Amino acid sequence: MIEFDSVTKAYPDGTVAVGDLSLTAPSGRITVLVGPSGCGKTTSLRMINRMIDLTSGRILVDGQDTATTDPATLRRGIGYVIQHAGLFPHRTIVDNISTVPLLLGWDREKARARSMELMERVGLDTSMAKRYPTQLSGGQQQRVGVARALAADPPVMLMDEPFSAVDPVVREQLQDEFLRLQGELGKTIVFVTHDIDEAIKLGDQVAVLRVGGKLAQLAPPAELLAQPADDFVADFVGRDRGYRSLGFRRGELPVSPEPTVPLGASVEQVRGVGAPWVLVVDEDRRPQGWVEPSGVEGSVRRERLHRGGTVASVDGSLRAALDAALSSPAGRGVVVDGDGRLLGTVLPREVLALIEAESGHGDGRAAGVEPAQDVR
Ligand SMILES: Nc1ncnc2c1ncn2[C@@H]1O[C@H](COP(=O)(O)OP(=O)(O)OP(=O)(O)O)[C@@H](O)[C@H]1O
Repeated sequence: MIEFDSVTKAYPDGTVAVGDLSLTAPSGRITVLVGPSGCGKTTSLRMINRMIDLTSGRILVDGQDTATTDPATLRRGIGYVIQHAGLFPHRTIVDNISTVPLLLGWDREKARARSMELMERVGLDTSMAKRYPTQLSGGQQQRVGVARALAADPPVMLMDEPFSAVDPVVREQLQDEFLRLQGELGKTIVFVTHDIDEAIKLGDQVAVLRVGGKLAQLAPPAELLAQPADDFVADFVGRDRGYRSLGFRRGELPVSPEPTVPLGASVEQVRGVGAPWVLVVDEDRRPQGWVEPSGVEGSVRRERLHRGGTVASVDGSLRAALDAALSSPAGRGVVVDGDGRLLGTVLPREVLALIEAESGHGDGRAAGVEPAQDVR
């Protein structure tokens, strides 16, 4: 657990980068610091491992005041990942990852074996071990940065915009793999980003800072979206927050049976269903796409399928269910089980009714009841 207790950092020129910040980053969880440029995110992070000294207040790591811990000892228990990875350019990948274990006195063989294991863990082919950082893509370099920070298995990880320097597709992959890895490792992580979507995706809790290093709100992502503390947070979180908050909500979807045809079905079979759009499944009942009977010549072929609709998992979010329903050419969203097999379909209005019911917001309008008058 990392605790900020009334932490202030004023630089000699008078800039107050962090002002009276108090917050707790729980053990085994990801705490994201997010906020506009210059709001003191990096300064806050670097005070944890004493790369920057505090002006006043205290930071405790597992109950111990960092001011009383030798900086080298402190940093041994804290992995640090930065933007552009910050790899040593003249060292090979395996040597980069082995840096801290070797400093800790591990023998070369053990450090090397650990590095190879970590390369695999972060999704890097071990055949790259002997390459130099410039011979890797930006995304691969970031993975090496994460592997290097994990090498000595520190309980705490500080991550400063680690995925910002790569394109959006690679960033998403890195985020997904990071979450998978954290699911296995359960580190105490403080993660800095200026990207609210990244904060909401990765954080168990999100701290929104305003300029001057003031805490505007500390909350789990769903709460941040549903109940922003003030206009600053609401603006920062963004406009479609109501819709995005559905990403954190689950519900029992009212799935209805959906007639299907197999791939290779004849035109007669497809027409026999008697619907304008017919769902096509493979031999394991995995949805393959929709087909219009008028578009089938001879038999249903894969290349003629409409694949535009998304597929929702029955235990997935209401956002995914609504998206499946809205994106389906048939107007019915495809719902599958955990193995990707068809369970049935849902209509947009059924998902919306579920959302209303879950929120306790149904006011009877849909049933023709007049909404209550505003009585003053
Ligand atoms: N050495 C320094 N001397 C004076 N002011 C500094 C120094 N380092 C940082 N600052 C100021 O402290 C404030 C916070 O900086 P910090 O780098 O922590 O912000 P940040 O939220 O990480 O910003 P960004 O998202 O742009 O990286 C800024 O106003 C910055 O200009």
